[in-house]
Amino acid sequence: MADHIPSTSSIEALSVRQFDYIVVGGGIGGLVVARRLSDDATKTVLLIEAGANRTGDARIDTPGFLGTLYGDPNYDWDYISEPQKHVNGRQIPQPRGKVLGGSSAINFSAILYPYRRDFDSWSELGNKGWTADDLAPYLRKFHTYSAPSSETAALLSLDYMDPKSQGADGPLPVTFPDIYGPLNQSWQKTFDVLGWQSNSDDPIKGEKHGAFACPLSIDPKTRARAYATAYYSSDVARRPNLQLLTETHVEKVLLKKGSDGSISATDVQVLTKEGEHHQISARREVILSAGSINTPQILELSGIGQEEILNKHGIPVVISNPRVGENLQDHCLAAVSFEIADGQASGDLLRDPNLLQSAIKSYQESQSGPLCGMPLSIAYLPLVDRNGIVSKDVAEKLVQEHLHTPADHPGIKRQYEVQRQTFVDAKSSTAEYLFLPAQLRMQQGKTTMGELLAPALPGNYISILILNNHPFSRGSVHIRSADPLAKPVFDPNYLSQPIDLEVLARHTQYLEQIVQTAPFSTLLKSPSSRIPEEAAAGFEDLELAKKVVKDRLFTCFHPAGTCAMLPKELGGVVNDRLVVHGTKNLRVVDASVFPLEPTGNIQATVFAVAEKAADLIKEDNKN
Ligand SMILES: Cc1cc2nc3c(=O)[nH]c(=O)nc-3n(C[C@H](O)[C@H](O)[C@H](O)COP(=O)(O)OP(=O)(O)OC[C@H]3O[C@@H](n4cnc5c(N)ncnc54)[C@H](O)[C@@H]3O)c2cc1C
Repeated sequence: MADHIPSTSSIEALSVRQFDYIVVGGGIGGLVVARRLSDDATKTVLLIEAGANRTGDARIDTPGFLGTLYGDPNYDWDYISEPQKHVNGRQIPQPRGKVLGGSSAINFSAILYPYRRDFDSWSELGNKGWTADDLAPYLRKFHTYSAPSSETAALLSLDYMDPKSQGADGPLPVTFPDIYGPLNQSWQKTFDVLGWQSNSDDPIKGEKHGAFACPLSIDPKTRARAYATAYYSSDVARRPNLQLLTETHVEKVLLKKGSDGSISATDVQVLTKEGEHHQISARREVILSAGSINTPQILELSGIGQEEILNKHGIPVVISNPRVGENLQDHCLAAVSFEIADGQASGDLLRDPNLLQSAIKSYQESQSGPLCGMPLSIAYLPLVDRNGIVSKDVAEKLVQEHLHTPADHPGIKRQYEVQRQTFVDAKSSTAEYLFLPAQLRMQQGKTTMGELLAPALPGNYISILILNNHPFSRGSVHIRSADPLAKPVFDPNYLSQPIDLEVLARHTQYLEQIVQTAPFSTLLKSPSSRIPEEAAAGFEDLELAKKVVKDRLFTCFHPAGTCAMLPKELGGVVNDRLVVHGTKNLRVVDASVFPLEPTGNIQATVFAVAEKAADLIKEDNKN
């Protein structure tokens, strides 16, 4: 561990036991908020993280080592879904970072931006101050963009990246490392041939269509992973008004009823790594940033949630709210792998120990080579099928036939009204296509991350993942027991709305056009062996596409929405200032507050939401 980052894992080392703000969870939400609140030297801040401070750990810092982190309890909470009823009973893992930096310490580093429309939808649901224009400055505030080398810019045709539109002085470094090759180059060209000439907009403007490349959160100089700990630079860590307590599990928030009936958060109860319970007091606010799975767990353990669940586990109900832990949305994906032509490179090559050793040497000695990051390519497309774009009428008919709106839930009904408008709009995107340079293997039953990523077949493959950008299915996460260390019941309920399967299957059909079109097709083996094998027949048959979607359904690791920001009557858990309904000073700042899943990979949105949240908290605590 680098010694310039002060933190403590011993509660005895804290100089005091009372702080203005206590922030729970040192992931994206928590680190952003802790840093910004401690800008004010007159306010004291305590950040508590269950995992360790592993700043400087080569396994985290080396982008290409990410596969070694999953399932290791020193880095990963290692969650797995309940058997998925609509996905052949399969269980799909959901890794979450258990370390300072949270899931940003174990993620794929892709920086994508949602559509403007996605934020406007949040606002349409009754959240004042959350339009695209409101969020635009925060999408720039969190990062500093460094332009790539001229070779990489030319290879990826990055003319659309406009440095003036990008963040110029935020903590997180973002760039395009020199890791891309002919497959990335041909991706863009192939989508152009298919008629998806993308506009010249920078993706950060929120209106990008067709194919593009996304920058990565990688330090442009050291080529090390850049993640939320960038907010905890050594000068910030030395602030006398900010303390970081690691390897300390927050069990619950202690809530007090005032004489006027209002509920305030007064303390948090923690469990130290030595197994001791302690309480630490908050003078102003407690901010939960434990992520979409652990934040609702902490709320329930504190007595805020569905009465039946709390009663079942013997937890006294302080605030009854049936929507805590509900409204879970995730970007589930369909994935097909294709064997590449001889002479082309993919990550599968690194199964050869000699090549791996030489990649490690290049990374360590000259910060170059395949371990510098994952060369991803992206496309945002509206609804398509095997023939190309689907008309608005057909899209409307599909949603009418395959979306079941619960009659007794005004909040979900309102969400679906907003989502349906996005769904049929050809200027929105129902799916993100993500090119990933490696084979992926999904199992029947349980699939672990190790099984997913280990190249099982001898050839070299790439995969194309299709993320359902705006899922209609809703799942849940709830406590399994009153034991704070017990993993919650995580049930994303994938494909429970049949429309989600219809969407993914149609996009899977369209894959055939992509892989049969030059120049991309020329870089694949012909005929190209595919995973799964039955995909070799192509996807003319919609039923086969549906089968492949179910057999290979996976997650892109973006659970959100479990403490949704919505008016109470629409099923909200927090209001539009991110304060938990029914409390005076308990807030949530992490991906769980998203009322609707936005387009694309979500870390940029989490950073932006947390930056805005910090301003809201400061504004509400001016005195
Ligand atoms: C494998 C993987 C790949 C991904 N790839 C990408 C990508 O390429 N691009 C992208 O945009 N997004 C990606 N994501 C998603 C992105 O990283 C997350 O959406 C984001 O980190 C969520 O931020 P958060 O603040 O909500 O939660 P987190 O970052 O998960 O932070 C929560 C923190 O709270 C801590 N915590 C939890 N419970 C407690 C407790 N009881 N007491 C104390 N501390 C607690 C956790 O240890 C953690 O540090 C990926 C995620 C994963 C897991």
